[in-house]
Amino acid sequence: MPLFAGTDLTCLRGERLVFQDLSFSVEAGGALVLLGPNGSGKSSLLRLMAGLLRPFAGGLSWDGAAVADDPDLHRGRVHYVGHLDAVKPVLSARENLAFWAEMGGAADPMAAALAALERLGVPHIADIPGRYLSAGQKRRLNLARVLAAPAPLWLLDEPSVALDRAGIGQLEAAIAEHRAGGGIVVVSTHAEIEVPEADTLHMDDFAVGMDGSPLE
Ligand SMILES: Nc1ncnc2c1ncn2[C@@H]1O[C@H](COP(=O)(O)OP(=O)(O)OP(=O)(O)O)[C@@H](O)[C@H]1O
Repeated sequence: MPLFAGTDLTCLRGERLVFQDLSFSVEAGGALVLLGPNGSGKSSLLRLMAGLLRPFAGGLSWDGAAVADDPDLHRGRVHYVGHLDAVKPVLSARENLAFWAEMGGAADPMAAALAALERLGVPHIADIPGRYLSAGQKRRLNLARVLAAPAPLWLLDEPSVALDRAGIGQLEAAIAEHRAGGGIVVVSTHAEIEVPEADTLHMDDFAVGMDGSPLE
């Protein structure tokens, strides 16, 4: 049985039917890569998987149990890193991360924060206030959240944006390690990140136009 699955998902945003009849399944240690042009619904699907949006139709399951039966339990197993994650400008990078680590149940949030920054190659930004961080440093800080507290399901929305080659390599290594421990990763990308032996979902296959007809 797959650990994480979606069945016949339909996503409606505002008046727009974004995708329909979308199904996926991922085993423990597996990965799913979402591919598709701008506006094809990658972010919408990730938000749906995170429990931040409800499917208009269809449902998600974790270990055979419907996610909708206990949304709080599901949110506790998810690390979602979106496009617009906030970094608090007056807190240092380490304090920003410790806040998230504490929310995620880390035993020693400040130590977990520093360890996560080290894993993503930026221990030197630990004491720098958020407002002075570069775009790539902010991105690494947001991604470090997934390492600062354990959660089995990582949902990463275009994580390589603003990352340099070294940052992408560190992220790839973190994803591989997470999967080796039985974790699952779903990642939207324009193919900048290498995720070995991942299943691929082409959002175009499920997209529908404004009038309900399939997109050309
Ligand atoms: N809050 C919203 N209300 C209404 N429509 C929305 C909302 N957010 C997104 N949409 C629409 O849903 C569709 C899918 O958007 P989404 O952000 O999921 O695509 P994406 O594949 O992640 O795009 P990109 O590659 O540009 O990030 C788009 O047509 C978008 O305009």
